[in-house]
Amino acid sequence: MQKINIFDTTLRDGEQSAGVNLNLHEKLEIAKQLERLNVDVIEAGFPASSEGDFQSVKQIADMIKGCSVTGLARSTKSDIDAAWEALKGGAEPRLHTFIATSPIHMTYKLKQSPDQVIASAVESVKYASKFFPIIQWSAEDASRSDLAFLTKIIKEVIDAGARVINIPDTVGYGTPEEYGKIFTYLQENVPNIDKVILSAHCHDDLGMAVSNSLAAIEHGVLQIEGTINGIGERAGNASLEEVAVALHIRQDYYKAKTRLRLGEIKRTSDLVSKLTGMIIPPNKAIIGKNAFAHESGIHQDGVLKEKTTYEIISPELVGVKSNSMVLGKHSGRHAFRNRIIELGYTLEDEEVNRIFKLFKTLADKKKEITDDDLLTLLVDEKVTSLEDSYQLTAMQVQYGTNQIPTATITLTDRDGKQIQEAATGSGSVEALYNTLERCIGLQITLEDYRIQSVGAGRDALAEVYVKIRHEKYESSGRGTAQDVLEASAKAYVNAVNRLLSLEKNKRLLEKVGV
Ligand SMILES: CC(=O)SCCNC(=O)CCNC(=O)[C@H](O)C(C)(C)COP(=O)(O)OP(=O)(O)OC[C@H]1O[C@@H](n2cnc3c(N)ncnc32)[C@H](O)[C@@H]1OP(=O)(O)O
Ligand SMILES: CC(C)C(=O)C(=O)O
Repeated sequence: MQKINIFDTTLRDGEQSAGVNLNLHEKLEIAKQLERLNVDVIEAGFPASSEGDFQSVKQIADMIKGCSVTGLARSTKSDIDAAWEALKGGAEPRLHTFIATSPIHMTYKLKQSPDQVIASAVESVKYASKFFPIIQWSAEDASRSDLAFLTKIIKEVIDAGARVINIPDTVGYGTPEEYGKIFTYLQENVPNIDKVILSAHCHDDLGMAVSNSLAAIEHGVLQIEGTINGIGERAGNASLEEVAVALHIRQDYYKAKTRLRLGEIKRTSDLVSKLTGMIIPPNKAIIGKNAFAHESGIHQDGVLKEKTTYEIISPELVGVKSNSMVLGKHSGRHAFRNRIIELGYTLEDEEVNRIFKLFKTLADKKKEITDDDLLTLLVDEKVTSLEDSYQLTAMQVQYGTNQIPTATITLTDRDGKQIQEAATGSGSVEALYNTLERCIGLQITLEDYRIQSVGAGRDALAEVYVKIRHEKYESSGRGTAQDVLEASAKAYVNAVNRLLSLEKNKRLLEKVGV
């Protein structure tokens, strides 16, 4: 059975999804879970792109020991220097450097001749070899590049020291047959290709990212790049859970497997969805709510007689479990801690006590605490930043059919000062947001507002995602509560805190005086 390496770029290409903006705590949580999932490489970010990205790549590289951590760099010394500074403390520092090779990109974007692009690629790989034990080189927009040119540049970068060659389908243009053939061509024409591992990186613009990745494996590729839940730039990247489970279920056909602990897939997918705010469509393969639901009579009859009639993947394989022990207001610390461990979290005693209190408060209001509820409590508590500028202390909303909705809110700032305001709106949420805007003293536009329930039932938690803008600054936030208005207010405050926590937005902090 051929071993396929999994290169996870959820924290780099995944974070390039429009509207996604993860903070340091969230990135660390996702990186830990990717380590549990057993990916081979975590691409933690693009260190030269911002101080925030640099810090998160550095902390992830310093923390993760179970797999290799990498960061992206353009073909420039300054990008490579930043990547080395961020990655050098890691267990297996690895650089991912790239330059575009297609005529369109070289002419219009880079404004460089093909010879200049070769010279730049070779120089960057040689320069990086002074620091990094492993260098991955990517030919951006490879699937729209001239094959003779690709052959030439790849030979040169291998001679310069690259050990992994990645052939991205950057704009999701290739078809499985075409994309696969590129790898066969390179294996037949690049004289030193046997020195490197070939890698595939596919985008989903035409909905073929996973098929293209699997075709690449059929043509000798030993590394697949992608993201959890398929998030990423534009229509996203190849969904890693789909690739890994396809290889597992169709071992007879692909004769290849990954090291992934498939039972960690559901947990990883939930965490990424929660922290990025990218909701998983119910019909999404492998991890969608309906992926294991049989709706019609003939199917149900078949499944009752013999599961395999309509079920090719068992829910347990990917970590979808039905739990027999119900947690509620009569549960104690033992059952609570036990379920936390089952959910894959390790907490210090002090953290268990803190979250147990929140759990009891919720259990007083809600009959049964589901795994989704617990996960929400855990994630909220673990990623809450101590540096938050504002806390929501109290809120009240008055609404009636013949009355103008009015909200009164008390916020507490970092210095413990309380700010109280009231305002009206055409609806309750607008009244809340107008009041919060007054409290904070910044003109804020609400660009997106989404609400969903966590779990089922009338007493399910409400989860709200918002995207806000102040002048050129953008941010998103998440809030959960049993009441939709409280969840809405929390999401807004969370988005404001994130806006103010970015180093580049320091001027804003001065403006609001916190
Ligand atoms: C296919 C991909 O996903 S590639 C990764 C894409 N990810 C990102 O871009 C996210 C992070 N990016 C950023 O934060 C910013 O774009 C930065 C910090 C990297 C650069 O910002 P700026 O200096 O303002 O440049 P800007 O983004 O406007 O333009 C990119 C520049 O890099 C150049 N460039 C692009 N790719 C490469 C490369 N591989 N090697 C060298 N230069 C490159 C472009 O030609 C352009 O140069 P120019 O300014 O001389 O025209
Ligand atoms: C940097 C490369 C690998 C990339 O993200 C792409 O081409 O899509």
